[in-house]
Amino acid sequence: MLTLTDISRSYGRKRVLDGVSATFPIGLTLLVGPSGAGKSTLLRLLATAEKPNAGAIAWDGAALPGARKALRAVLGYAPQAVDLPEDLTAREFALHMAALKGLDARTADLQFGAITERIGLHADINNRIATFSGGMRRRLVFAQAMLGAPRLLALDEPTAELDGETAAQVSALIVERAAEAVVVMTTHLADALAPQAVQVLRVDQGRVAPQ
Ligand SMILES: Nc1ncnc2c1ncn2[C@@H]1O[C@H](COP(=O)(O)OP(=O)(O)OP(=O)(O)O)[C@@H](O)[C@H]1O
Repeated sequence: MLTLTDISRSYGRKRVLDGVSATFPIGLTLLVGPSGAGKSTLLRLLATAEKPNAGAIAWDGAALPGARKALRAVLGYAPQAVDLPEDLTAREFALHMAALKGLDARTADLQFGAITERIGLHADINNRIATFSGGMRRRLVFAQAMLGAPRLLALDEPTAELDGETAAQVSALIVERAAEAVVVMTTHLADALAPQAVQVLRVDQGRVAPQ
């Protein structure tokens, strides 16, 4: 379980999150709210890609920053905007990310194959990322986040830019992982997944509250 207590985050004078407290249990949490409300910011804090200006984050009862290493060891993170290495193939990129997570290459290769098979990307895994469309990039970033069966999965708009069928395939994998992991996902299309979520939290005007 992940907990946030009285978290604030500002950029310059702009206070994006203002005293946010929330608990993320095992299961799917959807983060909704208007554009620019701070959903991605919240996700970056959960994924330890940024630090809050104030407040506490705890993973399985242990406070960050002490628990940061333990959290990162079980984290899968799919940010919204990523600079992908254009000259690598999707598979090379995935194996590189898996190595950073400490996953052995054989396991990673098998997992990447299985995941990409499920989301219509498998035929392209040996192609260079430079040739990928927006939707293919989105699925690649999602697939690398799923490697190693993360116990904490932070997903920023994983189904954006995907057609309905592909979005449903990605959603099915997310729901499966949420059976045993803390999954936090931002989305502008909460309706489709809300029935499968343990909670839908609305981020608005610096605050987070149940929808
Ligand atoms: N690194 C940064 N430097 C300055 N301002 C930032 C930075 N990151 C985010 N912001 C600002 O913080 C606010 C929240 O941004 P954030 O991306 O978290 O919103 P969001 O809810 O995810 O929006 P969207 O739904 O459009 O993706 C915005 O006003 C944004 O301009």
